[in-house]
Amino acid sequence: MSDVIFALASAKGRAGVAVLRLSGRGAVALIEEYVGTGLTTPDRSLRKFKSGGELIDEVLILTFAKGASFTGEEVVEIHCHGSTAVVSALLRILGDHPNARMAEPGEFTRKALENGCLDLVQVEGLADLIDAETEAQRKLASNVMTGALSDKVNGWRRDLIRAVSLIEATIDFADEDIPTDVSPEVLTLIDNVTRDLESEIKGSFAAERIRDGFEVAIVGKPNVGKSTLLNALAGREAAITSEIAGTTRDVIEVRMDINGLAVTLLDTAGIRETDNQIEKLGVGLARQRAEAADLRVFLTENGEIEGLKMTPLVDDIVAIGKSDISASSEGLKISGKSGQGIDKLIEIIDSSLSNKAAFAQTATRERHRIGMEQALHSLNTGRALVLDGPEVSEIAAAELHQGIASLNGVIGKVDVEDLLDEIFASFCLGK
Ligand SMILES: Nc1nc2c(ncn2[C@@H]2O[C@H](COP(=O)(O)OP(=O)(O)OP(=O)(O)O)[C@@H](O)[C@H]2O)c(=O)[nH]1
Repeated sequence: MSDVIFALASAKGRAGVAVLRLSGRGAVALIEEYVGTGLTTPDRSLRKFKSGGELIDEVLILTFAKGASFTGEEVVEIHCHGSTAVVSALLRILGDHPNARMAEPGEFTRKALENGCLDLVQVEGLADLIDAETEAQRKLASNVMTGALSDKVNGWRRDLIRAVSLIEATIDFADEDIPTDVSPEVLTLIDNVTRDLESEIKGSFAAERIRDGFEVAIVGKPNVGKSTLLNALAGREAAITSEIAGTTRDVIEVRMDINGLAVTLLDTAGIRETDNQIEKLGVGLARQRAEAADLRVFLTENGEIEGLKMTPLVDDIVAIGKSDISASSEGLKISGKSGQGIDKLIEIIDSSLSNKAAFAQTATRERHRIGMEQALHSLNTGRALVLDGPEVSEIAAAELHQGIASLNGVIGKVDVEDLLDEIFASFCLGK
């Protein structure tokens, strides 16, 4: 098995500069075979990269010492000219070296995790940061990557370990008749962690939406102008529009960035009673997707929503469509055709989603939430046992241990091999 892994770390394709990365014991010595000796760690020097006496490119070499790199191993970065030919030549030459092999997707990050440079939550944050398309996604991901959630989880663990050790001290020294009652301090510790966990769990739903995008569904009767509105909001012809009622059958999805929030707009089939089997399926799907969405825009002829068999929820928006030809004077008037009211609609969607997003804290994934919910459950049980008195101290301590174990799972302090394969499978090469 080769000691040194390598990969193109920057994107494929023509660019000013491309970056290749090598990691592993002997990476510096290996690269010296091509650029000449005398590299130190850390180092930054401009070198000629040669193979078999032939000049390939003039490159910038950066070296990082073991323990002071992203992976925790000896690392070399080659900044070369970003042409397909240069990159291919370098990859081919490195691939021919007996001690080097191409990295698997995410393998550099996997090494960082294995060497303790990042914990599991930070790895997820990093993956999200690489995938981030909007400002809100970037903020959330960079927080998680730099350890905001890990720090919280570690703080809770510390408090619970303290609570357990207090309880266990009373068990171990029960015969010595310790006079102090530890339960007030234990309860305070449990209550503080419980409060934090509850607010973090509440915020995780919003954070998940920021990460995956909020869904906003446009619903209404056939022909009210839903597809035309979607196209106006998206700024392109994403959905087919026509004067024939029942044109849209499937759910059309368009990704948008609304003021830093990732949003998936859904155009759905017009809702009506119909004997057409295909349209019927479309109507069923429309209701289902609209009900599951984070927000609904009810597009109507005159502000009335009867016949849709759906009731708007608190933040949902009811608008009057085709305002350019509508006689209605009340309400939010919108025309996908003339553009009237579109900015106002975006503003309302933005404010409503921003309110939802404001709950977000740092936990971003269902996995985090499940771990925190399990921990919370153990704390609730443990708290009740502490109140039951010293006779059940051992069970109380065991419950708190269980709570700590659940938190350990969140930051990957336990056996998480299955999880790792799943997480790293989604990484791009060179990261
Ligand atoms: N005057 C005017 N006509 C519009 C407006 N929006 C849509 N229309 C017209 O109304 C007809 C239906 O528009 P669509 O956007 O396809 O309506 P829809 O609600 O998606 O229809 P279904 O797919 O049947 O549910 C088309 O002929 C559009 O050109 C508008 O704001 N003003």
